[in-house]
Amino acid sequence: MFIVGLTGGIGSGKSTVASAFHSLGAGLVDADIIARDVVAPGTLGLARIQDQFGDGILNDDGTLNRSKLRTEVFEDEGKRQWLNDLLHPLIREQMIHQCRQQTTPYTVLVIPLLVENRLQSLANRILVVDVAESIQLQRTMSRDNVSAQEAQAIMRRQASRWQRLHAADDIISNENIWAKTEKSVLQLHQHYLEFAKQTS
Ligand SMILES: CC(C)(COP(=O)(O)OP(=O)(O)OC[C@H]1O[C@@H](n2cnc3c(N)ncnc32)[C@H](O)[C@@H]1O)[C@@H](O)C(=O)NCCC(=O)NCCS
Ligand SMILES: Nc1ncnc2c1ncn2[C@@H]1O[C@H](COP(=O)(O)OP(=O)(O)OP(=O)(O)O)[C@@H](O)[C@H]1O
Repeated sequence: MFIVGLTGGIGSGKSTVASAFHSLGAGLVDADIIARDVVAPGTLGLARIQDQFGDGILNDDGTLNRSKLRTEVFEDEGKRQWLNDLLHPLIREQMIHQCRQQTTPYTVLVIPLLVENRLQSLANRILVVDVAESIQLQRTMSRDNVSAQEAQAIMRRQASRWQRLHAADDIISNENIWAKTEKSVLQLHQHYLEFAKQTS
């Protein structure tokens, strides 16, 4: 099992880069997707959130109102810590489980908070998707239709660009046009296939 731990700040392009590796044949496990599964209707995760934040945290159809919870937790560090303490062990367990199920030569494991939560040991190599913080901000605002203040509140709770780069074995710059990033993905894919072969 050869695992590439892919990380980057909010809006840096992790999902876009990860799906490019996936199209080339890499396995894909994504902590953000798991984070949704563990709070789906009927889960213990959602029941705990409802107890803590009240019925108003749910949409009319019983699903989690994610934008409401986002506002709550990024305005109050105690609430964010509470949510992290609830969800991170569940997410970690599922990440490991899903990685073990992969049958591809190697797996890209997307973990937004890899550096913050010191999860380096889950991966054989750490790949950082890197963009300037101003670009992170711009892309997050236009993708999520949120204000600069809201995007910055999330960025403040994450590792700095330099902390992430310090943890990296490999770096993909995603500041320029996508075609340039795609080229780097292709090159790294070849390296990872080689590494995986040597490891097995
Ligand atoms: C607060 C929630 C409901 C907001 O949902 P929303 O759909 O708006 O965002 P989404 O889950 O797609 O996350 C988007 C990005 O926000 C950032 N982010 C999310 N949670 C956190 C957190 N606890 N601390 C810092 N950054 C975070 C990450 O960069 C992530 O990629 C959701 O992010 C959540 O449940 N967070 C707690 C679980 C978690 O830590 N997930 C991220 C890594 S596993
Ligand atoms: N090279 C690029 N040029 C322009 N836009 C890009 C580029 N790469 C990604 N984007 C856009 O930037 C936004 C953020 O990308 P993406 O959703 O992949 O980031 P992410 O790191 O997964 O975000 P999050 O941390 O919120 O999960 C998206 O709207 C995406 O289409």
